[in-house]
Amino acid sequence: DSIPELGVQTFHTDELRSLMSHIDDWGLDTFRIEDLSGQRPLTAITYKIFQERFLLRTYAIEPHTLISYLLTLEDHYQQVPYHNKAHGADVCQSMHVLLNASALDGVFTELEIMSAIFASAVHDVDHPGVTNQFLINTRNDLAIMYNDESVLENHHLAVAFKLLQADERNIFSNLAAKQIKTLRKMVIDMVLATDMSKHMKLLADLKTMVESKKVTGNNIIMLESYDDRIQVLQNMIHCADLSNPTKPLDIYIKWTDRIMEEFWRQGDKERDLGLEISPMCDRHVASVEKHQVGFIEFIVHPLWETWADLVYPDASAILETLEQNRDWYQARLSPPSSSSSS
Ligand SMILES: COc1ccc(-c2ccn(C[C@@H](O)CN3CCOCC3)n2)cc1OC1CCCC1
Ligand SMILES: [Zn+2]
Repeated sequence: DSIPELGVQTFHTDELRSLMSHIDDWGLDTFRIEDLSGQRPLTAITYKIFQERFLLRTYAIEPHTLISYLLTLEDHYQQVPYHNKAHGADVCQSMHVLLNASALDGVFTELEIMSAIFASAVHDVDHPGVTNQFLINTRNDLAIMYNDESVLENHHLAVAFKLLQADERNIFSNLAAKQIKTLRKMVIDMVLATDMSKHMKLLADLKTMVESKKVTGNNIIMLESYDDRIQVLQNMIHCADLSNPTKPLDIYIKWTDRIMEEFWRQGDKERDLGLEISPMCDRHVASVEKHQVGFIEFIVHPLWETWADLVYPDASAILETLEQNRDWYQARLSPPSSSSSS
């Protein structure tokens, strides 16, 4: 049976094609793609990126095999408020745009690029909508399996690679053994780097790299060692994973609504289990704006400011949007009451 033009069955071919023509743009509306693609945003977006980058040709990937893998991968994303297939699709498309920075022109090999796109598409597969700490606290099988260390991140990787074992889904069947070995190591290194417990070290190393940045004549970054190359790719997927506050405000607000509902459902579980409710997870004590301002101030802005330095001036507009969005949430903070200021 033939594959539809856009990889997925849709009643809105013209509109979906038109949206997908903006695959290279920051701020693509993943939610609209979810609606127009028959609830297949991850398959539609990842298929488009593989086509746009000629990865099917370069690595002799059978279109049916790619579609089969992507549809199954997408079905293994759980229907949780935030860490669902729309988030996977969003991080994949965001990574695709970050890879196009002119400061990175010609820096990464085709294999590194495919590894980065694949890692982004799979990075949260089968996420149960609760944090690593919750899984540890409740002695979940996953925490037992992975000995409390990067529990979710290890699980996402194991699921992603297990799905490749079926011949009809093995998109890397025509790669040389050495290429598969290299791809697997890079994908593991990238997905493990999305663990927030690694954030401070990742950012510190990125700052060191920026301070000692070496560029070619036309301002292209020079990365000699594997460690330098993977460090940039790890920061890229981390930036893509924490990119919601850098997107157009209406899209950012939708992501905030989703992450809060996911956090609050975890809080509901903790309350029912008689556990202490995790920070930001109590729906009866909500300060959404305050938490977003803090998230941007302490995590997102320091990371994106450093990334923007590395690829200057390619991410300047993104940093600008982030600062505008921070100001918007700041302005909505309930003003300190006169009594508290006294
Ligand atoms: C739009 O708002 C948010 C958007 C994203 C995030 C957020 C936090 C951590 N991450 C990344 C993890 O999901 C890392 N994952 C774990 C599971 O394994 C894979 C890798 N993302 C938090 C957000 O807001 C929070 C609620 C108020 C302030 C903070
Ligand atoms: Zn994620």
